Formats: sequence, C-alpha cells, structure tokens
Amino acid sequence: MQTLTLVMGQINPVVGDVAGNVNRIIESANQAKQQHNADLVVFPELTLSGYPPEDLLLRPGLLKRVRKALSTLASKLDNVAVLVGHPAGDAESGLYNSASLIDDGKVICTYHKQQLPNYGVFDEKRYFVEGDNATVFDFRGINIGITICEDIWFQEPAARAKVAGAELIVNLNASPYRVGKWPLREAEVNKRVSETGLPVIYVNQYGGQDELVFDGYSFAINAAGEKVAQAPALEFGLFPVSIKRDASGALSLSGTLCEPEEELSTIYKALTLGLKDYIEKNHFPGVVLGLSGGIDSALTMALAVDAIGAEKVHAVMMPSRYTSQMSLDDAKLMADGMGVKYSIISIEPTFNAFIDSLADEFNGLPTDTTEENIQARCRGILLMALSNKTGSMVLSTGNKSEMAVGYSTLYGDMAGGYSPLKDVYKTLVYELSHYRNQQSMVIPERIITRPPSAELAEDQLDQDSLPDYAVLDKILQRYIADQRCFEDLVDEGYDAEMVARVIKMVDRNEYKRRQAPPGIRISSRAFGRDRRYPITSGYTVTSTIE
Ligand SMILES: Nc1ncnc2c1ncn2[C@@H]1O[C@H](COP(=O)(O)OP(=O)(O)OC[C@H]2O[C@@H]([n+]3cccc(C(=O)O)c3)[C@H](O)[C@@H]2O)[C@@H](O)[C@H]1O
Ligand SMILES: Nc1ncnc2c1ncn2[C@@H]1O[C@H](COP(=O)(O)OP(=O)(O)OP(=O)(O)O)[C@@H](O)[C@H]1O
Ligand SMILES: NC(=O)CC[C@H](N)C(=O)O
Repeated sequence: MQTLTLVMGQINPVVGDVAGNVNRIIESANQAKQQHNADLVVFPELTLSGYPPEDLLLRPGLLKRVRKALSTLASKLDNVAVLVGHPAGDAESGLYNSASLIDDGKVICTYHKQQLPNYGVFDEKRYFVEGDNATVFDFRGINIGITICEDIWFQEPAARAKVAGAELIVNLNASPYRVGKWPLREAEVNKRVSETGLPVIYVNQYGGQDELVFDGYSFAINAAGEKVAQAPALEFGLFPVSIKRDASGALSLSGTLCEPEEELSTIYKALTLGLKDYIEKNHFPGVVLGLSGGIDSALTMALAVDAIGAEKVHAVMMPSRYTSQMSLDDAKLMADGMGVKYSIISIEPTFNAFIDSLADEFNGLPTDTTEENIQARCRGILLMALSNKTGSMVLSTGNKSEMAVGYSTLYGDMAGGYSPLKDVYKTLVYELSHYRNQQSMVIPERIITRPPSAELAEDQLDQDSLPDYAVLDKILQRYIADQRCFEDLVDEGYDAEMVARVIKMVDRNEYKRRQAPPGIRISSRAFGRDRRYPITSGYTVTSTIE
C-alpha cells in the first residue's frame, strides 16, 4: 500500500521578485519536508513571477530570470519534489502560463494552462497563448494530472487529464478573494470531481497585490466529493494531504479541516492583509492619515494599526472652524486608545491664506462648494507634506458609496497612495466598525452613532446631499455590481427621481475614480480593473432610441 504526502504550499509570492520567490519556494519546501515529511510540495499559479505580473511579462528580462530560477530550484532542491507555476516560452514562439514538476535535480515535465481568464480583473489573453494538452506525471506510482486555476472552472482540462491517465488532479491557483467566492470555487471543483471521478487538490496563494487580495483557503476533495482538507484563509501555511492507495487500487485522501470564519471577520482580515502587503511590499516605513472623528477615518486607522502596528501609524487631526468639539474629543480618544502618534494641525491659517489669495478673483461671488473643497485640499497638502518629509504613505479614507457618487474632493480627501475602503460601501463600514469593536473596543461609540458629516460647512450632514446610505448602497449595488439599468431599478420599487439622480452622479464621476488611488477589491465589481467605463460618454440614463 503506497502513501504519499503532498503539501499544499499556501505562500505569498511577490510580483516581479523572482529571486525572492525562489527563496520562498526553497524555504517552504524544506520546511514541508522537515515538518510533514513531504514528498511533493505544490505551489500556486505563476509562483516564480507572482500573479498577476501584468506587463512585466512583456519584458524579456523577466522571462530570462524565470528560466534561470527554474534551474536554480532544480539544483538546490535535492530531497523534495516541487510543482511550481511560471511563465514559459517567449513572445515570438508563444508565452504560456505554465507549471513544472522539479524532482531529482531536474525539470521533469511542464504543463501549459488551457483556459485563460479574460474578464473582470483578468486579462491573460493579453499575454499568454492557450495550451492544448494534458500533462500527467507518474509520481512514486501515482499518476497526477496538472491544471492551473481557470482550467478547473471548465470541464475539458480535467477530462483530458483523466483520458491521459490521471488518478488525481492538482490545481495551482492565483484566485483573488471576494465576498461569496468560496462556495463558487468549491462548486466548480465538485463538478470536476463528479465528472471525472478523480480527487482534486486546490492550492491557492495568499497575500495582497495592488488592488487584489488572495485568500489562500486551499482545499482537497476526494473522489466521493467529500472535503478532506481545508486550509485557513488569508495566511501562510504548509498543509499536508496524505494520499494512500488502498487494496482495491483506489486513492484515499486525508488532511485537516479548519473551520470557516464568519464573513465580516474574513472581510476585515482581507482588508488588513491587502493594506499590510501594499505598505510592506512597497517598503513604506509607515502611514499617515487625517483622523476627523468620523467613521471612515476611524475604521481606516483601525485597519492600519491592525495591519502594521500602532508605532507605524500617524493620525493627524486638522480642525477648521466647522470642526465640532465632539470630533476633536473622539479623534483624540481613538488615537490615544490605539496608541498611535497623534498631531493636531489647524487648517485655519492655510485656509485663510488661500481665501486671501483668491479674494480679488472671487469678489462678488457667493460662497459655495469651492470653499468646502479648499478645506479638503488644505488637509491634502498638509498630509502630503508629512508624507514627503517622513516617507510614510498617505491613506485615503473614502468609501465605495462616496467614490461611486463623487462625494469627495479631487486633490483633497482623495489625496493619498492607497484607499483601503474603496470597495467598502458605507453600510459595510458601519458593520465592520461594529465587528472590530466586538474584538476589542477601539472606535469610540459616538463615532459610530453620530450622523455622518463632512464638516466642511455649518451644520452640514452627508444626508443633506445624498440619499440615506441604506437606500443609496442598495441602488449602487444593483447598478454597479449587478449592471441593472434605470428601468429595472424603478420596476424594483425604487423612487424614479432618486434612481435617476444616483445614476447620473455615478456616471458623471467616472473622471474622479480614474484619478483615485487603488484600493482593496472585496466585491464582484470594484472600481478599478474590474469596471472600465469611458469618461467621455454620451450614454445617459434618460437617452432613448426613437
Ligand atoms: N469629466 C471631467 N473630467 C475632468 N475633470 C472634470 C470633469 N468634470 C468635472 N471636472 C472637474 O472637477 C472639478 C470638481 O471636482 P471637485 O473639485 O473634487 O469638487 P466637487 O465634486 O464639485 O465637490 C466635492 C463634493 O464632495 C463633497 N465632499 C468633499 C470632501 C469630503 C467629503 C466627504 O464627506 O467625505 C465630501 C463636497 O461637499 C462636495 O459636494 C470641477 O471643477 C472640474 O474642473
Ligand atoms: N478635521 C479633520 N481632521 C483631519 N482629517 C480630516 C478632518 N476632516 C476631514 N478629514 C479627512 O478627510 C476625510 C473625509 O472627510 P469626511 O468628514 O467626509 O469623512 P469621515 O469624517 O472620515 O467620515 P464621515 O463621512 O462619517 O464624516 C476624512 O476621513 C479625513 O481623513
Ligand atoms: N488566475 C485565474 O485563472 C483565476 C480565475 C478564476 N476563475 C478565479 O478567480 O478563481
């Protein structure tokens, strides 16, 4: 009776850092050998280049480094076999999204991905050509078929591997997280298991890469469709799956099943990891943000402290004549409570200097949002100055509801390098704040209960300019994620005038989003790679064809 230990290498590759990824693979493979007596360690899709490498793939230099890396791995890994993902070939002869088995000091075989995703955040057809063959290798007497990520979402690649003699399918993934993704993945894998009668081992990377966050959550399903191994989400780990051939010749798989976490906890963890990796992979010493006593900056600060530690976070309260005592008190309470460096810089002198400079030009004109925006821009300038001087990156605090309708100031509160809440609707901002306080009380209760206000004018409330967030977010979800049109939303019972107004605001503010910092994608359609609308567009909510 044969037994094989396959280890799911849930690692966090860095895009473009081929040498670093080689070290990550070697370290993890040796650790898997020591801790689990691994025979084979399976790593994620495009392990060597990281995912998605985007136009780095157009650089011959990257491909040269990857070829060198494969021979380095072969020469350095002498007691454990690995299956690693990498780009193969070149632009002239065809570039493939591939995976190679390295065993006994050499590359034994290479598989080319057959299904290339080209929708949503993926654009693999820009770089790769499709493979058209199964690759099945005999590993210590067990025939293993290779598939890569999108392959498992289609019938053909697994079916071909079965025809080529596979008894087990391994699937190397770079599958980004979004709310509701887990059941979809499992359902697809289960379809392949029932179509082929073969067990599937699904290995995913974890970690943040610009606007994507990968959740890992690797798993294994046996030939009967039962989940036998489940790795935790959003963290590193080497997870063994033991594969035995029984007396009848069938394979049985066993491993450890971790309990799934609550959705809010997973979202919070995904945001923290995405933020941490953006900061650390871009080598920032810390972050600086405007802390206003409002809920968006409060949640952003909590995420930043949880991501990189209080000592690397600097909160700046920048009061104006419209800032309430409540805001001043709550911001300080929160900053002190979380132990972050806290500064107070009044924007009154800067604001007055701008108003004085513009006095002649503005003579006789009424006060309007111009003055509101100048306040937001004073804050942006001060934060960017602190960033320039200290090297810390500015966190932008806008949420998805605001980004959708353009309720933010260009070069003002939109200033910054990264925007953790960019894909988080305001209603979810509240839920996440409650969730975080349940773990330990960090956001003063009043910040959560007070009505949202930009405090850019006397007695100003967000709800004076915008529909109630509970309604707004539902309309936005239907219009943005679900692509429903004006008529659909009216049929669903929303007030026609309100829907038209919201849609107009969303459409009109594409230009702002195009200039916004990147942020972590947690939904099925985030602003960014997922949603590419023209700025200049004659397509309006009311236009009809006669
Ligand atoms: N298609 C287009 N392509 C390129 N640029 C375009 C454009 N359309 C307008 N513009 C330009 O954009 C400018 C308008 O944008 P901008 O200057 O940002 O200002 P605007 O959108 O007019 O006003 C900002 C709004 O956000 C609110 N706000 C500000 C700050 C914080 C918060 C909060 O609660 O978090 C809310 C504020 O109360 C106000 O209602 C125009 O002056 C025009 O030059
Ligand atoms: N007084 C202030 N001091 C420091 N930063 C501020 C101040 N007012 C606004 N900002 C910055 O500008 C951002 C946008 O302001 P805004 O007041 O709309 O958001 P918020 O206070 O975080 O949340 P809310 O929308 O619930 O009021 C804030 O998140 C904060 O980063
Ligand atoms: N890298 C890929 O092929 C990812 C595509 C896949 N459908 C996923 O997100 O899980």
